Amino acid sequence: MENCCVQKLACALRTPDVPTRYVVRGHQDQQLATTAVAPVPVINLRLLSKQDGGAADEAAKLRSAIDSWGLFLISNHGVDAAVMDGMMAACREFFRQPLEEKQRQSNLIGDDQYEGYGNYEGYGNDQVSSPDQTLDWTDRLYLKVEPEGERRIALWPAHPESFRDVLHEFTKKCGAVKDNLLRAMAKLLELDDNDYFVDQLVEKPFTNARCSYYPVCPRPELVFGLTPHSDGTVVAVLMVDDSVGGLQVLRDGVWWDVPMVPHTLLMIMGDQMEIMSNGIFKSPVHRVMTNAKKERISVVLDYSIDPEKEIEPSAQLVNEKRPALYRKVKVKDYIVAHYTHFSQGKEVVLGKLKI
Ligand SMILES: O=C(O)CCC(=O)C(=O)O
Ligand SMILES: [Fe+2]
Repeated sequence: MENCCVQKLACALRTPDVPTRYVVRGHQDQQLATTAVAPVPVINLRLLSKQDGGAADEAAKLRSAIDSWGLFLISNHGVDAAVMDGMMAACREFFRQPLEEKQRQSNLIGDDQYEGYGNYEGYGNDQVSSPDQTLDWTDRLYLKVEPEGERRIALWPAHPESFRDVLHEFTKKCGAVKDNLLRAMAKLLELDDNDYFVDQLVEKPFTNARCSYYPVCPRPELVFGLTPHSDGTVVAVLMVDDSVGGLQVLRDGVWWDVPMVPHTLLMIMGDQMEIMSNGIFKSPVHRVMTNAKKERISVVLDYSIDPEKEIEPSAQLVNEKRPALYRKVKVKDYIVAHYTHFSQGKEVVLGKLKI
């Protein structure tokens, strides 16, 4: 079957049925076993970045959030509310357009940039790798934002007019938030160099923006907005819809709702962080539920190390008591393996790197 946009499919449905390709197998166990709102801490970035003693409590909160949840909310982050609202509004306006307009940015046009990874940039759905792959109830606009010189501006929407500028601004501001938190994390791990993680992303970062649209779904109990997964990145910074929930995180076999607090950002640890921190900072499994009444939008910035580089646990976090937990791996190979697992409905590939 041709890969079709979910938004159009959702509009065309007149009966409360969804095509079987979207129906999750074993859904009784997976979908219904939930939840309460996870008491995820909000980290005040201004306090955390203070040079005096005020930062210690915030750093302890950060440590506990990462240990317990692998994710946390961020307040006082320096991304203006106007930039956040503008980014959300631009996404909403982009997805509101007729399909023909959005397909000007289709991810089915253009060359394969990454062998085995496909031509992921542009508007559309994930590459479908097998006929029995369960599909997610979402359409996406996926754009590489860094290195800046590698932006494919033709794929950046010209409508609404504000889109390109606001995405540029949002990327710049979130980049500073990401750097501050990566420094705080290096400090928590007592690495000699507070810039250890920041530096890995300086030379040739691989940063992608993902604007996701989750249409109203007539059968939320049968269909995922996004299949359970851990992120293959170092970290991700998210701005989620503040009026429609759906993001959940798995902890000790229980699914918890990730709280929504307007104008905060959310940071999620990724597998590359788990590898570099030698398993101390774990990447959580998370998923997005569908909603029978409301559409939902999220904007995610994914921070990955240059796909051509290799990563391994930081030498300072490997010792006799705690030997290296993961083998060295080329980032590109990891990303491809991660996506292959994801499309087969398997949550985590990281275990394969375990020594
Ligand atoms: O839409 C969301 O809230 C989460 C998206 C997500 O987990 C992802 O894009 O990896
Ligand atoms: Fe994710």
